[in-house]
Amino acid sequence: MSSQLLRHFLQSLQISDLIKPPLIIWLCMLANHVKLDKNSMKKPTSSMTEFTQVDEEAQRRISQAALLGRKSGQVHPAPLFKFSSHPGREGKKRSSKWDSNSNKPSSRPRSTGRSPPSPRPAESPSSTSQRRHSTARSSLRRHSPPWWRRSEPRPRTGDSSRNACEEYAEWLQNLGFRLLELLSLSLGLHAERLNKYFNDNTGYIRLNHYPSCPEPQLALGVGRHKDGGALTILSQDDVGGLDVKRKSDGEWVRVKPIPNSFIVNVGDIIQVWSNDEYESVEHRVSVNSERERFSFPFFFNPPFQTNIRPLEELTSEESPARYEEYNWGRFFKARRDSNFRKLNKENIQIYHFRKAL
Ligand SMILES: O=C(O)CCC(=O)C(=O)O
Ligand SMILES: [Fe+2]
Repeated sequence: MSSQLLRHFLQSLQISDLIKPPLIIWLCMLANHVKLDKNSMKKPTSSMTEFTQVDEEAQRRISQAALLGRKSGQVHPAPLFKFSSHPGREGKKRSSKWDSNSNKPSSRPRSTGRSPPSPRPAESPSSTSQRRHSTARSSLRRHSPPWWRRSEPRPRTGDSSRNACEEYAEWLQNLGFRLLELLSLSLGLHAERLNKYFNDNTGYIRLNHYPSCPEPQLALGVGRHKDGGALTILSQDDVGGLDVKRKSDGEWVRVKPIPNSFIVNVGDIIQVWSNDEYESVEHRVSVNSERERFSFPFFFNPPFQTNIRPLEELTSEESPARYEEYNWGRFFKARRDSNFRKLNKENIQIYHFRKAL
């Protein structure tokens, strides 16, 4: 990572800016309108086709809901929207594959395989609430795919920047759990229904830098795609460039940057779990000739061994499962090999798993 990019990233972590009542913008498509007043929680409003800015009331409720997890000490005891370290973090032995002081792999044996673990026969989330506290830091280290670790030494960015990034990741992870609770409630499920799939999640942050381009009409920052994971929590600067495809007419619509806000993108996994109640939205990134742009998506995803299929509670004889079960790790690897590594593999899409009903 270039030092300039890192500096920009850290500047963007002026948490005092982020923690003022955060505006959550849902980038999703509610295929079917689901009633939401249950538990006095609003669904990320409206059934409009692509992105929805929650109104003030919904925002207040979302902030309240975000604090829900404080009950019974289940999550971070400090307010979620405060940037503070996890209690008991210091001195805690981490099961990292890296020796945290030496910038070298630890002597602990580690997997050398390139593929995610083989799928288990069924969904396999662990349900112990304690594991939920697995921090983003340890989770990111333990579960970052081997092909990322293989040739790359740990970045020599100095402890303070590393700590800032790791704490930010942890903070985002907590936010991810709160958003999952809102989604569960909106689907008529128990608030914690989805959380258990994320105990050992494979979440990660990407730092995107889009240089300005003299011929922007000839280039795209990121080609059109749907996010394959569960949730994307995106922070973007004020330049703008994210476009979503409006389903009604296929037009690309710019997502206007709003200060102190996150854009939350519902990904393919939520689409499948919800049996199409939610639909992940096609989006892309345009560039411009004037200004470079930075964005920092956090991809919140379950462990690689998780098998994904529509949730039983959301299927019935009248509304049968619309997707075949698939393994998240294999999906992720296939997407990576086709999209980013250009290995001449078919670009896997969620509709490949759609059943012919
Ligand atoms: O840069 C952005 O706004 C979005 C990037 C994106 O869609 C992605 O990384 O999946
Ligand atoms: Fe994306």
